[in-house]
Amino acid sequence: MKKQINVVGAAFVENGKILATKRNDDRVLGTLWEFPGGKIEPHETPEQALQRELTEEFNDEIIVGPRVTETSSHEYDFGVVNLTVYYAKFLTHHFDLVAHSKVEWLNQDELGQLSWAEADQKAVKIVSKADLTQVKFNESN
Ligand SMILES: Nc1nc2c([nH]c(=O)n2[C@H]2C[C@H](O)[C@@H](COP(=O)(O)OP(=O)(O)OP(=O)(O)O)O2)c(=O)[nH]1
Repeated sequence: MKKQINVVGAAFVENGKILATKRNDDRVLGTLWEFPGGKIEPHETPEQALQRELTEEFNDEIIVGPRVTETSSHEYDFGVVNLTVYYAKFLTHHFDLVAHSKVEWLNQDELGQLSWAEADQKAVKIVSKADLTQVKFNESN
């Protein structure tokens, strides 16, 4: 069986826009757009993994909200990526880019114009059509 890679990504919401991030060219799937995040370590919940990754990648504190959709899997030559995307919100705005070459805040109808990683397509579609005013975050977390 191919290697299973469990990954979590964040669809950040701010002022009605969504954050899209472009992976550094030298990384796996380099040049494609993604939801920032990364691999879930065995001891972590998806929420903990997202918080850790966003500290590592942007040096930012975040709140994790509801899940966008079911986990979606895509088979690459290096393994099967099982991606789960959560809505999220920034508590800080450092954006120290470590793993990404670009970040863009986009309107929902602009998301589909980017070249997203294959595993992201389903979540991108759902986020594009979602009523973002109904996405709730538990501020006390
Ligand atoms: N972070 C993130 N990764 C994604 C998305 N879609 C997708 O297919 N992936 C893939 C790319 C990677 O193979 C894996 C995530 O691992 P990662 O972000 O830690 O990337 P990496 O393999 O370059 O990291 P590393 O080995 O250097 O720690 O999932 C997405 O939306 N966000």
